[in-house]
Amino acid sequence: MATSSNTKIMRAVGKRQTRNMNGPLLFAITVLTGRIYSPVVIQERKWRRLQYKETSHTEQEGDDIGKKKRMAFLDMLVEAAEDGAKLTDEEIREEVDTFMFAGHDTTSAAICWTLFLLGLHPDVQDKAYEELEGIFEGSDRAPRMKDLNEIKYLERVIKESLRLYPSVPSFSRLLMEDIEIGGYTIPAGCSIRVNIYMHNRNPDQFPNPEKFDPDNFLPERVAKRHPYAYIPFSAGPRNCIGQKFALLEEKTMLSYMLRHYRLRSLDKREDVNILMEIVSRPENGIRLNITPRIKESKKI
Ligand code: HEM
Repeated sequence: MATSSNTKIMRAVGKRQTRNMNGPLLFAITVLTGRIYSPVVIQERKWRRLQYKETSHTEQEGDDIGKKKRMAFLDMLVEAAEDGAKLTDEEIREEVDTFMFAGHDTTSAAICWTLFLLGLHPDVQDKAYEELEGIFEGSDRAPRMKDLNEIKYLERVIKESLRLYPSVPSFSRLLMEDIEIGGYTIPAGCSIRVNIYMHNRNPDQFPNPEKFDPDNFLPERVAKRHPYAYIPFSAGPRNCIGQKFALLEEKTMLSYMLRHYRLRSLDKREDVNILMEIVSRPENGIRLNITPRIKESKKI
């Protein structure tokens, strides 16, 4: 029932032309149906760009479509299509979907696993909290880019969490030609699976590989390792293009959590079964005890 009405809405939206588009209506459809349809989002964006062009720039100063601000990814695609890149709405949608699928679950899984490990290691959590206190000096303000660049210890925590719990536990490559690895010839047509989960646990590269040790990512230790010893974002020409963004997202989210809450994990690592799906996830979720830090200081 819901699916057929959703399909109808999507078809209806797809037929409309940009010039006649009622942006607020489309936005309302998105809100009322509780889902963000890419065609709706694309048409709504096109409508807003048109409105922007038809309105004087002084009125619209500061609008997020304005060129003065950084352009959103969707704006770039729409603009490329307007500039003759011959991108259809369908192709724009595919690009947006790729980013949403590749960029959403991966980062949320990484945040989930990092919270779990922080909740198991109060010493690491305290150290990360102290670093944040040093940067934010007790203020409640949102992090700026400068702050995020200064967050070094939490960055090591995030990297070590991705080593032990890579969001993407493995990926595959189809061989287009024969290759030789370690004296074995692997013929073209074979599919090779790279097991990131095991790869990141190589004891030659990480002595005591099961230990959660953020100092594994101290610059001097990183310098001693093979550049491909740690590959949560894959490596080579088809590696993750969102890795820097993912790190910033994680720092933003985790720094907020740590500044405001104290975390305690209720399950041990050995009790949490990892489902090695496209994105790794805990079979039965993660149980965290979360205590507001403000309450704690008020108590004292
Ligand atoms: C912790 C977060 C993330 C992890 C662990 C991760 C991991 C990966 C891995 C392992 C690959 C290679 C997959 C393969 O070759 O089959 C990949 C590819 C990709 N990732 Fe990420 N990713 C993360 C976040 C993001 C974000 C935030 C974005 C976008 C905003 C993104 C966009 C992409 C794209 C577009 C590709 C395909 C690149 C290509 O094929 O050339 N990822 N990612």
